[in-house]
Amino acid sequence: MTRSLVQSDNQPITSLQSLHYYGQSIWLDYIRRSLINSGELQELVDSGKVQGVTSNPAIFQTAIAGSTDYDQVLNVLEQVQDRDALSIYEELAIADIQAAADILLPTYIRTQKQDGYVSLEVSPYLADKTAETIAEAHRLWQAVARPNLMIKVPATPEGIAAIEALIGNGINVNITLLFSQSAYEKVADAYLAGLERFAAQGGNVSQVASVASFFISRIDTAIDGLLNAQLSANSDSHTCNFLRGLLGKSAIANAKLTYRKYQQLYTSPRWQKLAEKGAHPQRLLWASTGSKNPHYRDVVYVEELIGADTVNTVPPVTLAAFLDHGQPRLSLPEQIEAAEAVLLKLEQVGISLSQIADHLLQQGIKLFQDAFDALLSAVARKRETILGDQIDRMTYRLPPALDEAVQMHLFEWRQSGKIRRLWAQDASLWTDTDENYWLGWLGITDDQLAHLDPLKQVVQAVRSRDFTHVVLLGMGGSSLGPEVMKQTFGKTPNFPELHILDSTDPAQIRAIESRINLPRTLFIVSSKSGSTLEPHIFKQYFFDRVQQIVGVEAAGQQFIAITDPSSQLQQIAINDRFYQTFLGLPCIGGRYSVLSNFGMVPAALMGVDIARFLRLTEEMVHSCAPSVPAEDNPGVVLGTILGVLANQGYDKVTLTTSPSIASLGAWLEQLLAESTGKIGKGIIPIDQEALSTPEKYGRDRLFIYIRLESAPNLAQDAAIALLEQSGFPVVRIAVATPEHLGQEFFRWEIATAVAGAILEINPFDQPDVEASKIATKQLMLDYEKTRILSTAEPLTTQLEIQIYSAPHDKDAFAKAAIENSLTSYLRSHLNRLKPGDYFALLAYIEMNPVYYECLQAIRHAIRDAKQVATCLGFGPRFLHSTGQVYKGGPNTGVFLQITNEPENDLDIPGQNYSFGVVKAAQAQGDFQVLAERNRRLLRLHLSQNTQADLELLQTAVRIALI
Ligand SMILES: O=C(CO)[C@@H](O)[C@H](O)[C@H](O)[C@H](O)COP(=O)(O)O
Ligand SMILES: O=C[C@H](O)COP(=O)(O)O
Repeated sequence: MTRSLVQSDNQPITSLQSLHYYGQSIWLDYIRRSLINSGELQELVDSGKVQGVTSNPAIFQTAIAGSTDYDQVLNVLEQVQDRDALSIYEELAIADIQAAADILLPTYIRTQKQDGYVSLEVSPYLADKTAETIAEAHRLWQAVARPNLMIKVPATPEGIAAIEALIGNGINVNITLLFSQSAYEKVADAYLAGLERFAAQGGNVSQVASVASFFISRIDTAIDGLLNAQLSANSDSHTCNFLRGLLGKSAIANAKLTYRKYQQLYTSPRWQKLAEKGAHPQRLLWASTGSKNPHYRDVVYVEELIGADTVNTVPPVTLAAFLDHGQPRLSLPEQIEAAEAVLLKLEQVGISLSQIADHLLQQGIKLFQDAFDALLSAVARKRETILGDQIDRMTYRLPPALDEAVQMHLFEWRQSGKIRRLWAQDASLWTDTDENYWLGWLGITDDQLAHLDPLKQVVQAVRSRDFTHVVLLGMGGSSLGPEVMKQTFGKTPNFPELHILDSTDPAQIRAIESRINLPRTLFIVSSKSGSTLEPHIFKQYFFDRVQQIVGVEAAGQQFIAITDPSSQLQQIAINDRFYQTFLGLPCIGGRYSVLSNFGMVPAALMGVDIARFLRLTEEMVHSCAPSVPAEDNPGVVLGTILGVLANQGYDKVTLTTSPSIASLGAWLEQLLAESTGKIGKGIIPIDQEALSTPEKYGRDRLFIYIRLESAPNLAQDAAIALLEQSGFPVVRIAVATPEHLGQEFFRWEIATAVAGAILEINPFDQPDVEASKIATKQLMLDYEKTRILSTAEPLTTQLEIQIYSAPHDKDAFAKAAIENSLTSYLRSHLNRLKPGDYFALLAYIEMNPVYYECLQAIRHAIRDAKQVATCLGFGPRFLHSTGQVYKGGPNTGVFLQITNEPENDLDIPGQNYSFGVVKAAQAQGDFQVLAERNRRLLRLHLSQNTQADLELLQTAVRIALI
């Protein structure tokens, strides 16, 4: 308050006493905690200056965002953790409203429910939603739980439609943002209908009250603006005088005529019937009565609007001014004809009051939405400050043009309430197909936390069985999350060690088998669909192996399934008497499933404290809540950067993660590539590419540095700083400890959904992954019939390496064929890389450290020579991940597929094909589909001496790049 209203009144009550004498009540259009805590409101009420209080989102914005009144509460960690900005705001606002209501209760009783009300407004985002407004009004009514509360509802058509229902339920309503007589009539009609409904249900209508908040000063501001524009365009003195005569007249004229309408309405026979039952008329309440034009009297909208059965809600300055020099008179009934003349004259000069009223209503909603957003932003920021390193921080630096585009999008996301639409599962945010079905992950942390007991029990039981190892058999969304947990958390003392199998490579399967103790190993078969080929055959293999040792009856006791309800795997688990089956939620797609049973069950079994992990994750869920405005919503900000930059050609997202959380990259790769890479669009995630100096990169890169604050890598810090200084777009995410990774899972899921909306794709399907599955399946069927995996003839064989091209691509190698060497083919292939392209190694070989290093050396040599982004994927695992964007995304990839002659194949029990055949069919199916999609493609088939061939290849690539 600019001055104390309690102490400085020279003319104590006289001016206000006159208002009461004329039948008008004064309410205070203001609230904040210090007004209550200081005793000032009590004084205002006790001294009879104020008989009610109104609030709105702008008032709470000023109170909470613009003062330190609430810091005592907001600075307490326990008050802000585990909550989102909206619930924190509501708790503060509700406490204020309750306290004010308690102060005003004696007034309410003394005036027999005429005065003594405090108003609380529903969310301005519900202005066009009737059912939601009704629900929110009920919720707030119950939360405040005071008889002298009024719920404020805007006078939009949808808001007006809610009035009857609310009054009919005995809830006091203040209808706000009224600008026109016609809207007022509808509001009054809805009030009467509500009372009739309430009475018909046996309600006591004398218990219900309502006011119609008619806005004043904004009308003058709008119309004076138009009059002044006409004045500056006019030189005719007669016209100018006419126009000048209308300045500052419209709002009061409009109010006077509305008041006349009120008087007519509340003498009607319809009203009489209700009045006989004790109903209170719905009084007109003059709102927006602070004078905005310094040339007008500062109390003009009080002095000119005094009449019986009205309320004027005034801001503190206006109240102080009126107390100081207000001159009350019974002004409302005066000069009604003059008021009519004013409105007629406005029409004559082409000013439509009804159009202005419509505009002001829309603008009023908008202003309250903006104020609400600013308020929620302020709360969100205060919350994050208090949370400190409990919440992962994100900062970014973008080149100015990109930054401007990102800010524009964020503004647009906030303005059009898109984050609310995302949480409301509105498919039209994307392609309006079935996206609404796939958003179950939004509420998964809550859900998991509520159902932890069965998991805890299984973990206990498993521990008592003394397993040394747990092996997860799964692909993509069912394996990459557990892989992050395994790589990040390692082995927990007294818990079994987790291993992941997501490859059909016989050597890789053998490698896993060699690391475990079969009779003391628990197997988790994890597949959402329950019909994916790989986990199915992994299970067959290991079930058979275990069965051979422990017998057919006991084998199932070493198996757990994680799958969606009614899947084929669930049936297998029943048939084979698995120890346990955990079910997934069908409304969560695989790559969004890490925080559900698919990620949490393996993590719990390896000893991660899941309850703590999920609770920490919830902090990010709250930070990304629908109420947190786009600019302060970490998931939305990241997603906007990803989407906007991809649309501007910065579609290679280079993921740099601190070494101890490096496996997060593969999870992110799947999320980004599978979600966004389709219909020729998409983000190309670049994982595990070592950082280099700026000249090695093209201007198609966005660098995202996920830094583990507890174990950072200084070389990464330096390289990122250099890239940032060189003008590359850089996003930095600071992860306090590995336990915060859940926050990143959730942030990135929101971000991916947002990026998907910006790219205008469906981020929840994976159409092109299916294509290679189908091709593989066909090859396998043919194999089962013929026992031959048909394959094309190589172009040539060089030093035991067979070279294959795709039919559509043969011409590209005409020159290479002349020289006919490994180097010449590689040169022709790599020379096709242009700025903006990317290079991908698709390696269908064992994923072991030696091969990995060789392949990494190859990709880095290509990156350095060509300044293109490079990827490395091991087959078949990448088929369930980046495979989607390679086939469905932009045709900017240059692919080198690497296969090898299996040294030691492995049979699959119960099948007439081996793992080697499956892997070969997968590589071939992948090659076929890439070829069908006209991708630039070359395949090298290495001999059994894979390591030597890889070294040879490394040399050949270096020569080819010269
Ligand atoms: O509607 C009510 C009370 O019912 C008020 O709180 C109303 O929102 C305020 O008077 C206005 O928003 C203030 O408007 P203005 O003075 O900023 O034009
Ligand atoms: O990312 C998902 C993989 O394609 C595996 O699917 P799944 O969990 O249904 O077996």
